[in-house]
Amino acid sequence: MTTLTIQTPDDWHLHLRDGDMLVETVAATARCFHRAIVMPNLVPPVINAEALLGYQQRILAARPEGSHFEPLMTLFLTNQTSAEDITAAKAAGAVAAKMYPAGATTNSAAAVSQLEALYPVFEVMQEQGMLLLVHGEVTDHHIDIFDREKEFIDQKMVHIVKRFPNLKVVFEHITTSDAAQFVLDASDNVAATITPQHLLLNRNDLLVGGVRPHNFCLPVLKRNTHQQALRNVVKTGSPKFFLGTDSAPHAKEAKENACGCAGCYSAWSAIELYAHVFEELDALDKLEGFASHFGADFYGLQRNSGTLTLVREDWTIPSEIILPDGKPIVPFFAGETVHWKVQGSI
Ligand SMILES: NC(=O)N[C@@H](CC(=O)O)C(=O)O
Ligand SMILES: [Zn+2]
Ligand SMILES: [Zn+2]
Repeated sequence: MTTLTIQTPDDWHLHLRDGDMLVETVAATARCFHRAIVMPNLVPPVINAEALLGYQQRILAARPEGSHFEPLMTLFLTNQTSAEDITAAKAAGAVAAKMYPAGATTNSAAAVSQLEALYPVFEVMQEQGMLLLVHGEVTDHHIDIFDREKEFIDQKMVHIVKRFPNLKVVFEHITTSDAAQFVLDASDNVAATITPQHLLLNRNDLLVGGVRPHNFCLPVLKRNTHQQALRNVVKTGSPKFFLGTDSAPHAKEAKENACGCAGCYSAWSAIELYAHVFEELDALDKLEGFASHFGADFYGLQRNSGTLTLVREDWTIPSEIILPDGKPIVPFFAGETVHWKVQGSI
């Protein structure tokens, strides 16, 4: 096979950041995705309708000439989020609210410390048909970082989905066989996104032969059996699992640092990396469902009308990208050869 045409895909988990950075990140994603679920973990986070509308405007203003890219906005849940905040965010066009356990990841200090206290908010979300997006890791100090997702399932996720059977829940960026199994066993209202890095890599790629900060993201890469489980589940073509890059840029100096930031900037090669994985799995026929159908279906949105064509052509991901402020950023999989390339634009 030398070309592959799929219905235009969407990215169901994306960090665009803010300010000058938007010129870089919006263009990188708009190159191959029509829509993206935009994560709200800015500084300060997007905690109300007003902030959400302002952020949406800045994203739209950063679109390249002629781009029809559509940002799908989300609200950042805090201990103070009220039913009124949900109603107002929904009216402002928010499709989902994002739950980060406080301290779990980048810019999550202001997030939720007592998850159960948010149950009245989940109730309203369930009534209003707003999705709950979850960064599923506990943050207790005594829990090993490699066990944090599994602990979150046992301590929190099972109770949320039981208590709110009609709430649509996306278990974001799953990294373990436990999470994959949990989602498979759950109702049709529970789905998951999977990143390119968790399909391509395992923790050896982070730690063997030296620490590789550009492979560091949260939830952290797990052992190869978990990577294998994620690969197996996308290969089945189950509609419960769909594309969410979690592309999350940090400046090179913030990654290559004594206390390096978590996040892989994969937007530069996002759909190509997934094609690479699906080809390795001998499952290229499953890419379109994963990238272009299942997410839209789960969110209750129309599938896109256009198409995207990939050609089988080797190219090397650049070692650095220079941001508008002159700072370099290292894209995920820098220097690696990928076998598929987007042809033209969407
Ligand atoms: N995935 C990451 O490692 N980082 C994300 C936050 C997140 O998705 O948890 C970021 O915003 O940098
Ligand atoms: Zn996260
Ligand atoms: Zn993320």
